[in-house]
Amino acid sequence: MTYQLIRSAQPGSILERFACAASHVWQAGYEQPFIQELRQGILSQERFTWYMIQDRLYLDDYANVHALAFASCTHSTIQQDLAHALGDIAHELATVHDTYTQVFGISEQRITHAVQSAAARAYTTSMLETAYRGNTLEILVALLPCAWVYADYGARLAQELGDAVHGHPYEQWISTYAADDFWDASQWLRDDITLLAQQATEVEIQRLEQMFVQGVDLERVFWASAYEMQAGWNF
Ligand SMILES: Cc1ncc(CO)c(N)n1
Repeated sequence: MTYQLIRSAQPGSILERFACAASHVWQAGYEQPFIQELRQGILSQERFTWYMIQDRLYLDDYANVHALAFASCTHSTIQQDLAHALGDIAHELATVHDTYTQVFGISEQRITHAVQSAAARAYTTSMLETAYRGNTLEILVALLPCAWVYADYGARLAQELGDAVHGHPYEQWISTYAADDFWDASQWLRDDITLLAQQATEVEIQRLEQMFVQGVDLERVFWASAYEMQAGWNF
């Protein structure tokens, strides 16, 4: 089945090609228990808290990938975009995370002592590997699933919930990612990828496509491990 994106790419664009290739994992990610229970408002607070802590750790790595992309880049407008994006990540941390640390009472100490789960580490290690070894286009494509999957799932959840989003236990989370602001904040990423991809060969594009599909699936795995509350380590 083909997943119909709410936050879609321009027909015929390189981005549409990536999304098409990822269609099955995109759908599987949306259908998984974490997202479906979140939609229904029945996801346990314990699971959500576990996720939030992992996400805090994740966003630190995510910010570092932007910094490394900046360092890889000789294009001054792309550098400006990356510097700006770092500011947006700080904003995301402040709005979503501070609310939930207050609402769900997650202590700063618990976050400081948290260990990144094996699944989360698999995701960030893969992004960081690209960030250390790849060129700017590859690093930007490594970042693309993060921005796009959240914007699309958020918009889909908001669309399916309609008015029921008001007063929903996870309203703030859903509204943050459903917002046009969140989608617009990553427009630079889609534009810069489109620009740089004009110089890429077909073989390079195919590798990027594969990397994108893997990234979308790693987003799914990240939520799945949070649902199971599986650290995946024995220490
Ligand atoms: C794991 C993950 N991916 C993407 C986002 C969106 O920024 C996030 N907060 N967490």
